[in-house]
Amino acid sequence: MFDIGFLPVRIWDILDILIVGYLLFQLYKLLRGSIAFNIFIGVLLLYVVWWLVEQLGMDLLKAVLNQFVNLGVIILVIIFQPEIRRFLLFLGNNTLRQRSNVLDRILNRSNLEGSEQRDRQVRAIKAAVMRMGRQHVGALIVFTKNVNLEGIVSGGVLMDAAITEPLIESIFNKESPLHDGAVVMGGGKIMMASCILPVSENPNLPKSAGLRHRAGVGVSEKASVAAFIVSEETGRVSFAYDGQLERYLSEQRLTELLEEHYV
Ligand SMILES: Nc1ncnc2c1ncn2[C@@H]1O[C@H](COP(=O)(O)OP(=O)(O)OP(=O)(O)O)[C@@H](O)[C@H]1O
Repeated sequence: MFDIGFLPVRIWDILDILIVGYLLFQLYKLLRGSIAFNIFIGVLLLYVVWWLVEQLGMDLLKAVLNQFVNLGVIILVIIFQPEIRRFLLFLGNNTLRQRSNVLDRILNRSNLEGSEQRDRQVRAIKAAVMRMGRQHVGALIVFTKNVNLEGIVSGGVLMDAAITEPLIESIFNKESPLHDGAVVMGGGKIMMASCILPVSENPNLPKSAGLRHRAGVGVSEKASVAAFIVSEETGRVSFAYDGQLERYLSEQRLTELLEEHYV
């Protein structure tokens, strides 16, 4: 296509760089905030040291490091088994999501009836969240439709129920056997309750963010999902997306975020 100095650049080279860049970014997103990220940096450092030792001809150290490097791929697969699994799931899910978007467009599913239903569901979730906040009932709600959360969410009780305000409040009521853990909803249904989410290990989260908030952030680090958290202690509502925690939402901000992220 064109030359940079003596280097001919083809369109495939640019595509190559873009794909590798995109995959590395997704890998970073998967590892970010978790202990696996530190391990990854450790592995990179080890590799740099090994390369330096080889260049400098330090034979004894090289022999020791060689033991690690020779087993490198196997060690990496064992250490990063959950991340590799999630990465492959991410690739598969994205393909499925594209197919479902195309289908949605062909079937024109975003018709008037659908949008009225959506408005009703968003209103129900908002009312439930606000009321739970006022009553200091702790809650954790995750929105997802296309993302297969297998491997990220564990436990959980299958619900497949309509989204209504009384049902959401009943689930999180302290007397309910389902109140512990997160509710996963999407596609107009409450899909699961009592789910255990991955807890974020991000050291930059505020000290006052306990396990419920860290679980909301954790799931948003691992998958493209939004999570709403009602604090039992303060009654305040927070929002987690893309590994970031937005705390103390006003009613207006809650409405905006629900509208934007409800799936
Ligand atoms: N990994 C997890 N996945 C889903 N829910 C969790 C997880 N860990 C804790 N929880 C929920 O959070 C509750 C404990 O919350 P904790 O008090 O530690 O968090 P917090 O962020 O300080 O929230 P709060 O402000 O409501 O106290 C548990 O009873 C459980 O329902």
